[in-house]
Amino acid sequence: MLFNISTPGVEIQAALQDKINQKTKPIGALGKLENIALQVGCIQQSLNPQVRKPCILVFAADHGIAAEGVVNPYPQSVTAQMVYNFIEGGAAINVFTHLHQIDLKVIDAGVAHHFDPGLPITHAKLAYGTKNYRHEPAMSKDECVSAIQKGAELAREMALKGSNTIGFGEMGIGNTSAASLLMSALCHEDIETCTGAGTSHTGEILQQKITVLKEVQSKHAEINGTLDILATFGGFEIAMMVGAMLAAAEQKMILVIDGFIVSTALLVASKLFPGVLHYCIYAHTSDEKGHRVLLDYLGAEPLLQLNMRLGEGTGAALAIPLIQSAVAFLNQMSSFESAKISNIPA
Ligand SMILES: Cc1cc2ncn([C@H]3O[C@H](COP(=O)(O)O)[C@@H](O)[C@H]3O)c2cc1C
Ligand SMILES: O=C(O)c1cccnc1
Repeated sequence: MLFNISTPGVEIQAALQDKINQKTKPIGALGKLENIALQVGCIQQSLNPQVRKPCILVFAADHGIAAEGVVNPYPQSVTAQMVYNFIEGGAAINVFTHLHQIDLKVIDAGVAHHFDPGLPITHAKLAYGTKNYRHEPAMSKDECVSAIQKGAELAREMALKGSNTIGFGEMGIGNTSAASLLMSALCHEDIETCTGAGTSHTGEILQQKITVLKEVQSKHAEINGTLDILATFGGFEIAMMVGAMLAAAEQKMILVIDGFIVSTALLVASKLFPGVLHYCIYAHTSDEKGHRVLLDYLGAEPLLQLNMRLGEGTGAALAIPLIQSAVAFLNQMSSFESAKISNIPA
């Protein structure tokens, strides 16, 4: 599995910064939008970068452990039910992508439900959910590699269709637990630091969730190496996102990172190929415990803090208009010279 991810050249940075500084505003006054403009200009090696055909890919899959209901308040069947909701246009991600004219693709990566092949989703099911990691690894190494390859294929398809900006989203009951286990193993943080209440609004499941996840960690205490860790604790949606992220970075696309679960997919991707991080813009800080620590670990500075904890790519959908705004100011604002406005000496 090879991904050829290059580091964007820094030679263009000075010219981009100069262009930003010549805009009719005090130096630095557009704050983080200026950082985004600079980053996107570097990624595209252009003084006039563009956001083309932005899309959100929502990867859906089930987790073996979720059938037990010990770490997740909502039943496993909600994953498939939400896929139908995505198809009908009734989920939060449908509303936000529709509002902001972002293309939305839903991928069945491994939902424990048979979907009619005629349904307008991407049918990429690897299995009817993962195995229960309380008893055995969630997936085999082969399944894990297949998921990564399939995700990569999907990102390359989006690039071929002319998109240069992908937001990542997921749906999978129980996947905050998978994400916490991945974070704990890969960041060497204890499971308490990495585990939040997920979809429980009262938080009452948290203690039981931590106890179960600790048991899971002792069962798989010998697991080592990024791919084995991903295969043991991950989900098909997470593994597919890893591949999609790596291929998107290879294609020099802008990767818009959503909440906690998407960030753990990026964590895995960055352990395999650290260069992927150059292409990432972080949408928001989720309220899920662990996300802030993970973002710090990744060196990330998210754009938004909205106390959201939903997933589906909702944070990414809200951040894409901000990225478009950053690119628009870079391309469309007048300079002090063109608008004949007095500047202070450099
Ligand atoms: C109706 C509903 C819609 C969702 N949309 C995203 N998630 C989010 O919650 C799930 C993870 O939380 P946990 O680990 O606690 O199960 C994921 O499916 C995630 O995308 C949802 C969850 C529910 C219940
Ligand atoms: O931050 C997230 O992505 C998240 C948090 C809770 C539940 N589902 C997703």
